[in-house]
Amino acid sequence: MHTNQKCAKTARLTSERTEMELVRILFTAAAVLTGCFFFRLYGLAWINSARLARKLRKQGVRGPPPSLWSGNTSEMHRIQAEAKKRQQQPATILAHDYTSTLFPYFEQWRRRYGSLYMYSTGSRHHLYINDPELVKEMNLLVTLSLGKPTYVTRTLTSMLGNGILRSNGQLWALHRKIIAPEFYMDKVKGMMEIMLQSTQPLLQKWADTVDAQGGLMADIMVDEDLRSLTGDVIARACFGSSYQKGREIFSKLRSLQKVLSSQQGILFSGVPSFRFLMKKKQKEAMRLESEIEGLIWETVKERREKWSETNEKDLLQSILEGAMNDDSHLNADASKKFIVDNCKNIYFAGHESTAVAASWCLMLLALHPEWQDRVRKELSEVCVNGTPDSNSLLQTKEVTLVIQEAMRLYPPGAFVSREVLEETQIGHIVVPKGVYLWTLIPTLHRDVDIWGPDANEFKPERFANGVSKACKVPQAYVPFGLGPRLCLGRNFAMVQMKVLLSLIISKFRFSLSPAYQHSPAYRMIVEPEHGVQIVIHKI
Ligand code: HEM
Repeated sequence: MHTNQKCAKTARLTSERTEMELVRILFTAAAVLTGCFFFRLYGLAWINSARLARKLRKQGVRGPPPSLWSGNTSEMHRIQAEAKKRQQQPATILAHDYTSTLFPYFEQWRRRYGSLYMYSTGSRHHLYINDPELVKEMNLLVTLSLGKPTYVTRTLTSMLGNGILRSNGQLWALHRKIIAPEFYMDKVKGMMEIMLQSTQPLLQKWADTVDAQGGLMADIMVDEDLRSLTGDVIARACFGSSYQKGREIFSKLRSLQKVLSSQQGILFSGVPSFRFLMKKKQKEAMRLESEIEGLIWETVKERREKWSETNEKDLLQSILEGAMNDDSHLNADASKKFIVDNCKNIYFAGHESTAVAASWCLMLLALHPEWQDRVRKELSEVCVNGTPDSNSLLQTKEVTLVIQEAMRLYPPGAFVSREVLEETQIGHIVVPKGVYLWTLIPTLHRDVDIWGPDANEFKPERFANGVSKACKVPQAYVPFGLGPRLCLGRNFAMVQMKVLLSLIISKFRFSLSPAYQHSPAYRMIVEPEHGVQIVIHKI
């Protein structure tokens, strides 16, 4: 009996030990697997980032020392927080340089390491290129090896699909080949009537506001009016006779943009109880996406049915023909996606940036009434009865100088960003595959070595003899980006701003409102945080 009990106890102990051993083995295996998983996820990326750093260091590129896992991320957060604390007061307008408040770590590192340096965000390795000669080399490179950074554009998938703004390689080249001819200068000249017509309601609205405020002057916020104008112009240029449907599509795209940016706000707030809100926003975004797609597709079908009757050749028609063309090699689904995505891309690329650039132009013109006078004088000389039309506007020069100078000091697009898809030689540097390149446009545009000691001043006359005479390295003037991915709509944007500003200046005198707060803010583009408020007088 005693022996039996002993045996049973031993057996129980052995079985417990075996179970414990098994649990220990399972636990160790799980820990090893988790370790492997995280190593695959972060470790390999980290090793890769360190390898890229080594390759660049060998070529003499320096940069802030990174920490083991997060690279320079915590330093970036610290510098950003310190800059925010310092920026309690609204900026004074005369000091146009906002780069050290909006992009403080880039500025601090530039002062320490010069205009070419590297930094890391943990698993990603970046190269800051603001050296004018290297920017010039990048500008001249014709290659598919530099694309849009996929980790940045991934967050914009629902807004942009796989259209021209997001795609890389051969697919991008196809988009560009089809869309680019629609924005050649002779085509854009043909769109001037649309631009002139679309500006009339804005002029009327501002004149009515002056009347409503006593007939002498009115204090107005320009930004929303400019946004709705540029949206209207793009809708007409894109959709021609289907313009009403175009407006509906664009108004839904604007709602989608708002939903997506509010989604990001919730995400960054980090409050878990807001998850239900996220879900609601996601549903709303999906609903809008499918409505937009449906509307664009309906328009395309109507077009196809009337294909032979109309000789209409607007942007939509060209995208449509391009996608259906035999040598585009797109199947039915792919061509549908091609059309829908590019309509969205043109809208997003085209209307916000032009509106913001026009806001900055008005702010600077309000500060410099002498330039309003110069533009007005030229208009009165060139235009019949002083009323600008498409022929006379093409001969005017003064307003172009103002736009060029405003785009130098306040370029809406702050960065040129690239992912190095294949090892690429840029000047004396061989940049390995996997590095992300960043060029900070406003810093280049204020570089005293390029522009001279008055780089921070508003002096449109510097462009009187062209960009090449305005600065030492003309390829470093890049308000519309550079190289093969240079903005497709630059002619369109320049002509539209020229039309808009000329018409406004011919009808109104204006100055900055006392309520205007100067605070450039970076929200994908650099825009006036509190809008541009001006006091207008009818002429
Ligand atoms: C003042 C107004 C505008 C500014 C400041 C601006 C600026 C830019 C910049 C900086 C880029 C990136 C270039 C690069 O990465 O090198 C870009 C790309 C682009 N922009 Fe604009 N843009 C403006 C207006 C427009 C308009 C009106 C349209 C069309 C109607 C347009 C269509 C595009 C497209 C399609 C791209 C992508 C080109 C590609 O990746 O191949 N933009 N723009």
